[in-house]
Amino acid sequence: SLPQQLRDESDFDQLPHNIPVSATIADIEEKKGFIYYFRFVIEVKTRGGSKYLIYRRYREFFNLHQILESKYYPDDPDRPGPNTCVLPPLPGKVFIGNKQEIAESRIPELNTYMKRLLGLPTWFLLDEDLRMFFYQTDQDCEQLP
Ligand SMILES: CCCC(=O)OC[C@@H](COP(=O)(O)O[C@@H]1[C@H](O)[C@H](OP(=O)(O)O)[C@@H](O)[C@H](O)[C@H]1O)OC(=O)CCC
Repeated sequence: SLPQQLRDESDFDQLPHNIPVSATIADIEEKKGFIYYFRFVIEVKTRGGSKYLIYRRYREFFNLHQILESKYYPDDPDRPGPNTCVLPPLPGKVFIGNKQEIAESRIPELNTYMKRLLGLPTWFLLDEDLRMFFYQTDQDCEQLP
């Protein structure tokens, strides 16, 4: 993978304390409903040192990725501008197969995705959509791990 961007210490030090700096999948959970699905239990660490759990399903990763691509993918990949960046690839959709096996196979792929996303330059970590994805919602707080 790309060498971890050397963070300019001063930039990094300026980041708000609630900025996510790392996120790893701690577990997967099956949610029963009319359509059952799996979701990922993600432990987020913030710049300020706090840790919390959030619960996200694949389609939420997909939606985030689409938003980020629309904002930052250069129109001309050969001419990246100051406000474009190369995003890590998101593991693709899978149309058929065992949902549990698909979820389990996604754990390392989504961990790599999040690690590379949060390793992008500090200006990127301030993106509102990225921050919203990793913030703890009321629903996240209500979950019993
Ligand atoms: C043979 C059966 C085909 C079939 O059921 O596909 C259904 C849809 C795919 O549905 P989509 O919603 O577009 O995409 C699905 C969701 O993103 C789902 O997220 P989550 O885990 O959070 O639920 C992923 O786990 C699936 O891997 C993915 O395929 O396919 C399409 O709508 C595109 C068709 C080209």
